[in-house]
Amino acid sequence: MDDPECYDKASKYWAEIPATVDGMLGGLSKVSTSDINFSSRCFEQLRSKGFITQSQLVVDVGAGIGRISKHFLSKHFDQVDLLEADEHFLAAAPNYLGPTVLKQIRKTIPLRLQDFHPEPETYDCVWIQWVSSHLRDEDFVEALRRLKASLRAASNGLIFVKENLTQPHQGDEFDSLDASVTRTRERFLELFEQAELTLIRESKQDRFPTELYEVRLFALQ
Ligand SMILES: C[S@@+](CC[C@H](N)C(=O)[O-])C[C@H]1O[C@@H](n2cnc3c(N)ncnc32)[C@H](O)[C@@H]1O
Repeated sequence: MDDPECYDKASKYWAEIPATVDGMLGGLSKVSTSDINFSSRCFEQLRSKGFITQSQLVVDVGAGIGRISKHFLSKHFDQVDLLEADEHFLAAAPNYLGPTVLKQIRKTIPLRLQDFHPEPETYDCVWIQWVSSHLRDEDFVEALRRLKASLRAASNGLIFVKENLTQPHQGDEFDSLDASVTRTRERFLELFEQAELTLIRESKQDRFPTELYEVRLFALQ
């Protein structure tokens, strides 16, 4: 993962993946509903505690075809930006999202997260799911710093990171197939600290098949 060529390898991997929900989830489209329901519950609980008080704009980072935007983010925000590195997923998004949700897409951003420099004070919420494994530690930390600055203070906005985790005794695990790294919870906490983010809440995904990695949702500010 320290090798910069990993980014090219990941691009080549995703370019061959079908633009479908199964493609987004490594063949596990059956977990999509549990994933969305769990995220929605956590999101609503945080809102009821005074976070994300405004609903103008969210960015879906590593959005793929827009699965999360379609089923969850578009229900809570007036407008959605889709940031996605792979153009064939962005090309498939309008058809997948359908005409109603499509009207809520403010713009698509065909960039890799490590190259994304959002305007400060732009977003009420940032959603980063199943994509941070593709960034090297230092690039992820820098991206988080910029995303922190992109939150609108008036909204008391949050950054959410939802990711697979390895257990402490396993350490970080590199997958040469898609050039990704699955990190431990402890590594994530270190990276959040380096990005000067405060952990507001973390929640462990339930109702997933037991053979999968543990998945956690971190809410940060
Ligand atoms: C496992 S899929 C998840 C898609 C979406 N977040 C979801 O949960 O349905 C990972 C997505 O991240 C994108 N991706 C990979 N590396 C990326 C990077 N460096 N920056 C932005 N997107 C990236 C892939 O093209 C793919 O669409």
